[in-house]
Amino acid sequence: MSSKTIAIASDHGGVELKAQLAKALADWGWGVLDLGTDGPASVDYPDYAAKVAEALKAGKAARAVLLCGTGIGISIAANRFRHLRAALVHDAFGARMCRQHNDANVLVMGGRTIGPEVARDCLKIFLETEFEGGRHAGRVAKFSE
Ligand SMILES: O=C[C@H](O)[C@H](O)[C@H](O)COP(=O)(O)O
Repeated sequence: MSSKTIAIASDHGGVELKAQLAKALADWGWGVLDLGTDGPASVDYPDYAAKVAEALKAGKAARAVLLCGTGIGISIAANRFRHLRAALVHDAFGARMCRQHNDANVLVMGGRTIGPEVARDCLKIFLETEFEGGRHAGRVAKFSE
């Protein structure tokens, strides 16, 4: 597994935030696997959730970031893949809890609903917070039953 690489992808609704977060990841020393989209042209967010699912399955990245306009559609799409635990996050508390309690491996945010500074904070917390295990481990295991 590329433990120092983070995959990132978005539709057109998240493409500006994607560029900002990709830069933050690089500034923090992470490898960045940018799976698109690359511009403002309208695309379909399920295709980008699928790209991230494939990259994580292949071990090309440790975790991932997905963005669309609200984060809603792409998180629904991502959670269709059994190996993804995608958490739609709006604030630092959610970013921390999705790691500590849910062992989320995909951080999802909305390019039209969150500012870049808050999104950067969420991303940093997501990357630096460990899963607590314990009582949460059995619950997370039930996702796969
Ligand atoms: O949940 C879906 C996302 O927010 C999409 O980014 C959004 O639906 C795209 O909308 P539009 O095609 O109007 O830009």
